[in-house]
Amino acid sequence: MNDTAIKVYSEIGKLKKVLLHRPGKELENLMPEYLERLLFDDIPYLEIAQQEHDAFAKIFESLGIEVVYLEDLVVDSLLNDEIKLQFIKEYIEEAGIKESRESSMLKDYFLSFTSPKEMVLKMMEGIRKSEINDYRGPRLADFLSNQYPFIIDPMPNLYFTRDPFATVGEGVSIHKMHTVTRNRETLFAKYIFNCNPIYKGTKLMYDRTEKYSLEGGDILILNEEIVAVGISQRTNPNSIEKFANTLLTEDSSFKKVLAIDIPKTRAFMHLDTVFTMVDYDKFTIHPNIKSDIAVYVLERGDDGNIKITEGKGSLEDILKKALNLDKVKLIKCGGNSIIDAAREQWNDGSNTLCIAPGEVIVYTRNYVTNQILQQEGIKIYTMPSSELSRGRGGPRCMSMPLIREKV
Ligand SMILES: NC(=O)NCCC[C@H](N)C(=O)O
Repeated sequence: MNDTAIKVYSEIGKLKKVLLHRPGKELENLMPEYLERLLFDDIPYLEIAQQEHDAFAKIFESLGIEVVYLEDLVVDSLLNDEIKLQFIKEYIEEAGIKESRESSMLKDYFLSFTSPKEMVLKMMEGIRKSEINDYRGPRLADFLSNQYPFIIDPMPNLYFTRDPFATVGEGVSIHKMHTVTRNRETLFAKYIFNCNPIYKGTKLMYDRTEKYSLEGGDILILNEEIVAVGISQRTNPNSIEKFANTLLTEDSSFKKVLAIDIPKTRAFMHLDTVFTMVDYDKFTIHPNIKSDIAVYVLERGDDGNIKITEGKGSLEDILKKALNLDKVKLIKCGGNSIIDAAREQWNDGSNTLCIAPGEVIVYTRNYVTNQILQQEGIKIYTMPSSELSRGRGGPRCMSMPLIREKV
């Protein structure tokens, strides 16, 4: 591993390098019938979604922040034929292909790509039955009815690079995802962190082979000693204990994990859907998150085991204590109007990406929340979001910091 491969000790330190995925043809493989299973509420118009995403990347580039793309890191991990073959094999297995005739046909198909990048993008896109000449599935049902149009499902959530793995300090947590559809995404992380010359050897905090789910949108690095993790629809309390056990070691700067118990519904999907840090002492928050929300503190006890206590006081009190501050400000998404709050929250008004203390990237459409952020002294960089927002994630969900300056 390169010395400066990963360094993320806060949510707010000046961002130096970030990982994105520009949405690709996987979005054109969304169909109304399967939206729920694929975790979408609508079908974005790809051309516009890509323009919006390019505008996002341009903000980083204009500020001197290096942008790297998921597919390129995967390609750079496929160092030889042996690794490439193993990767294809695992991808096919994890796509649910069991029959050997079908797997070998798919293996040949992937190997027929002369460009490894085109092959990886095709894996992300999914495979329609219509694109393989004379495809007839090996299952009797496929001969009788050809209704299901895919051999391999698309991976439309990949542009939310925040979730399948998360950088924490100088390590990485590769996730067991809550849903089958997103679990397939973590195979890319496995190869990046096992084989990519820059990222291999990165300390692993959690692995995709674990039993309980943990997703990156639930992990927020409050400072170099404290990480907050949402107990959410997507993240199980057992996984938080396991993660804390690997994170809180003697040679790590991290001393505490705050487990924040949020409602287990899609509207509150991850902690970062409802709560992000925008400055040393300021946070955005979904107005329906109650101040008396339960927070549990996990730390290593004298006997070496993880000790859990219930946090005392309101969320503000707990954050003040954790961050050693006299005051913290929780900025409500949509302000005091329940209508503006509901509308802007639906389009990820609370999901800001902090690129330096007091500077955030936000969606243009959440203008009520954005104005409040500005009144609170936060500098905003806005990006268009008509299509990207249909995937139910905002600027934080769409980015994985690789390097931040220490604050
Ligand atoms: N951290 C996040 O909240 N990520 C957004 C993920 C949206 C995606 N459609 C999902 O349901 O997983």
